[in-house]
This record gives sequence, structure tokens and C-alpha cells, in this order.
Amino acid sequence: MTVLLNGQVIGEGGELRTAAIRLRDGRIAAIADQLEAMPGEEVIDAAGRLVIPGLIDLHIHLREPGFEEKETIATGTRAAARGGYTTVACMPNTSPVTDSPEVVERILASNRESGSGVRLLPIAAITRGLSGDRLTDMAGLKEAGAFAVSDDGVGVQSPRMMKAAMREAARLELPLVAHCEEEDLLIPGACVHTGEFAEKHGLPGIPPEAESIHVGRDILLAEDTGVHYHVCHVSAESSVRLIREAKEWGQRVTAEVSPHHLLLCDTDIPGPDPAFKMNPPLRSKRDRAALLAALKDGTIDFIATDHAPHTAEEKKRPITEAPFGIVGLETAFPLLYTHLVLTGELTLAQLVDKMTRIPADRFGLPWGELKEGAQADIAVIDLEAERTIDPETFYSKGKNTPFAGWKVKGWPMMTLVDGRVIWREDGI
Ligand SMILES: NC(=O)N[C@@H](CC(=O)O)C(=O)O
Ligand SMILES: [Zn+2]
Repeated sequence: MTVLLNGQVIGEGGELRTAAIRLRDGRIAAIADQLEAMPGEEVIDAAGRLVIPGLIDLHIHLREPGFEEKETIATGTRAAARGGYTTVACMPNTSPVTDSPEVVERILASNRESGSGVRLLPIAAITRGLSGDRLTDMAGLKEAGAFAVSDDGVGVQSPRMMKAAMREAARLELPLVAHCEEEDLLIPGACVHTGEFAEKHGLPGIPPEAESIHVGRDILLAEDTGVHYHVCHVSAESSVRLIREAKEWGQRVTAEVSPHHLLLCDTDIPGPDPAFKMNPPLRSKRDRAALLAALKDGTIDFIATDHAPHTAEEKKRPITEAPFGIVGLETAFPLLYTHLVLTGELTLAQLVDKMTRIPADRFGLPWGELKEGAQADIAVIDLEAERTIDPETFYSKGKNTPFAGWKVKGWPMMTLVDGRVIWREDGI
């Protein structure tokens, strides 16, 4: 048994209050203003710290199997635990692609063997080899433990294939998680948003409608299938408009946004630096404002990092050739706390909700809340701790972040899953 004493929890009305939390048999046995430590009980002093449900990230890349030089399940889940995450969902663009029950089982086994303690939810491919032309055996994948299906990394180009995928995913009650990108609208070497920055540097651009045309198409395709259709990493105002309308219409559509799209736009890119290259790209000020408004009003449901590690060598290539993607697990909470909560854009309660309860609720997961009887998945955060982001200190093998050198507050100090400490800051 463990008891966390004197922590700050977020109350019903969003206010902070001091509380003690008793953990027993992997669950939250009691939450009260005060509790007495019992003989033999492990005591964690959380005085002055924020105690919240463990963070949930439903879009990350762990690169195993196949690209272990970029990240492994062991290093990526360790980075997750350090970031305050207790549950993460990993995308299938591995090698081999996560398109067979064997790969799903291998990912789950690797996480068990790593002893990370992080709950790992494998997302399986929609099409074999992410080729876009043949559906996977979704029933077999689900049976093996797949939590959703996605071809993330590429868009499903054929509407006919997407419709078939939606029907099958609906039948099996598997969420369909879409990377929205119409390749017919891309030119070779396209690497940044079609806008001010691309023009200034003479770089080929990725237009926002390459994303939103798929969002609109998919909403229409999903309409009579009953599928849970989820849009990955929304970046464009036009996508937001379509999602908003579909929700008003009563469709089962959800969406995520990543921290970098909330905090940066193309005009913040200092130069042609691959640390600022990700897919979808950083867009205009207007797009960024639309994303923030959509997150506030619930059109965009929650935040997911799209943690996408790559090697330093790969990210040293010219911007047109370097791979897309940046890491995010170890910096998401402090970045968002500092730049959205301390600036008054979101309340602390809203931010936490969009990183815990809401993703769990939308995907029917049993975690994400601090309440009696719930699984004891917890993050302990020091809202006052201020540090400068230094990629060299990351547990992740990926050091590719556009936020190096940013000084931010609100660092995770301890992470528990099932009432067990899976990571704690040295000296805590
Ligand atoms: N987001 C990225 O820029 N890259 C991702 C793929 C993806 O999520 O689309 C990757 O796998 O590297
Ligand atoms: Zn993607």
C-alpha cells in the first residue's frame, strides 16, 4: 500500500485543493482532504506538487520493430514515463509494418520485457504494408491486441479502400484513425506549409487542402458506416471547419491536435532546419488560432504528441530530404502548461482533461480519472520547476525537437501505473 500525502488535486470546479490519496491493489482506494499513513505503508510526500491522472497519448511512434536506431519500445516508453504518460498508443509504420497478429504480439511482448510499466496500445495497419491496396485482417489484429487501425505516415488514397476499411472497422468496433493526406496535391520535396516561409526560402509547399480534402472525403464516407472515425494531428483551419460541421451533424468523429501545431506556425521557423519539419507541417497564424479555438470548444477533442523520433544523421540532411517528424513525449506537458495555461489560453483543468480523461473517454479506455475505485495511474508534477529544454538529456533516442532552448515550467516528477512508481526524478 502507498499513500500520497499533501498533493494538490484539481477539484470539481477546476480549483486546486490539498488531498491525500491511498493506493491499494493497483487502485485508488481513497481520496480525502487528509489521511493518516498506516503502519508499513509507503509514504510519498507530494507537498506542493500537482497530482493528476497519468497522461494518455494516443499517437506516438516507437519504431520497433525495424528502426531501432531511431527508438525502441524500451527507450520510447521510458521517455513516456518521464513525460508523465501512463498510456500510449503506437503507430504501425514499423518494419515489418504492424499488419499481422505476430507483430502486434511482438510489440506487446517487447513492452512487457522492457519492464517499462507503461500501458502500450498497438495500433495496427489498415492496409497491408501500408500499401493502400489490400485490407489487413482486422479481426485477427484485434484478437492479437490491436486497439485501433491506422495507416499513419501515409493517407489511404483510394476512397473505395477507405470505405471498405470503415465498414470492417465498424463491424469489429475498432476505431479508424486517419492520417489525412491527398498525395495528388503534393509535389516532390514538399516539406513545409505552402505559405510565407516556403515562399521566402523557395521551398516546395504542402497545401492545407491536402489534409482537409481527406477529412471531408472521410466524413462523407463514414456517414452511414457507424465507424468511430478519428482524425490525426489536425493542422488546417479548413479541416477544423469540416470536423465541426460533422459533429454538429451528429457524426461519430473525433480529432486530435499536437503540441507543436498549437504553439508554432510557419513564420516561427528560423530557417530551413529539419528540426521544424514534420507532417503535417507548421501552418499559418490563422490555422494555429483555429486549432486553439477548436481545442477550447471541443471540436478537437484532445492532445496527442505524434512523438516521431529520427536519428541525428537523418535530421542533418537538407530540409527537402530529411524525414518528417519531431519528438514530443518528454516536453509536452511543460510546454503546454507554460504556453497555454500560464498565458491564460486554457485553464489547468482543461489542459489536464484534454491529456487524460477526454482521450480515454473518446476511445472507451478505463483510465484518465483520479477517483476512488479507478486504476492508480498517476502523474506528479512540479508546476514551479523551471528548466530549459535540452534534447541531449532526453531518454528518447530522438533528439529532434524545435523546442530546444525553450525555458518552461511544470515538469513531471513521478509517474505511477497500477499504484507502482514506474519513474521518478532523481532525488525525489
Ligand atoms: N508526423 C511525422 O512527421 N512523422 C511520422 C509519421 C506521421 O505521423 O505522419 C513518422 O513516422 O515519422
Ligand atoms: Zn501521421
